[in-house]
Amino acid sequence: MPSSDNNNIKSIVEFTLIFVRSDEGVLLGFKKRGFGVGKWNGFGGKIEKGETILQGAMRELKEESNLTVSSSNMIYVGYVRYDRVDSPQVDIVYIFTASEFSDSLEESEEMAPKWFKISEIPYEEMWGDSKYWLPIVLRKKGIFAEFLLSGERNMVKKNVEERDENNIPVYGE
Ligand SMILES: Nc1nc2c([nH]c(=O)n2[C@H]2C[C@H](O)[C@@H](COP(=O)(O)OP(=O)(O)OP(=O)(O)O)O2)c(=O)[nH]1
Repeated sequence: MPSSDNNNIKSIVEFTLIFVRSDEGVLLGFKKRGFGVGKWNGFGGKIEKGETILQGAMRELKEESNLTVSSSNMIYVGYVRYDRVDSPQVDIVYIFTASEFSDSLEESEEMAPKWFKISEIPYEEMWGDSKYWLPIVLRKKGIFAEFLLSGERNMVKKNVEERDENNIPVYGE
């Protein structure tokens, strides 16, 4: 039967985002250009053609911070789905954490990295949705979150679910 639910024909663009942990807290980067400029966030970006989600996440971390995390130390914790009432595009952001890494931290053209104590995470200088799901990730729980945004990122609807490790959401399933 023909459907009037245009959500089903939106195009999907996939991104990665990683939150690296150490004794110093969590590593965030101050975005110096492009999407999210002037905000703190984890490290990540668009998944390129021909690479896996995991490869994309590792490549973006390297490009933006110079840190290397081996694939076996990458922990996938779930994803966040961003839909917009006024756009035909849906963004899927795959979230990772890692606490084992090598190489020295370096500022990149795109990101200025800084360690934050968990109690000092600058949520007011991050994307507004982060405060709803990042605390869950930092408690080492899985996450499924979806946000419907309009205009300049006004939140129209939100759904945030904490997931157990045996119920980590995989996009498309
Ligand atoms: N697309 C998108 N990304 C988001 C949102 N919230 C959020 O934290 N992110 C994250 C996911 C990515 O790590 C990052 C956006 O990636 P980006 O635009 O910097 O991608 P990129 O590095 O490939 O950029 P570029 O080379 O094309 O400039 O922000 C959101 O609402 N939409």
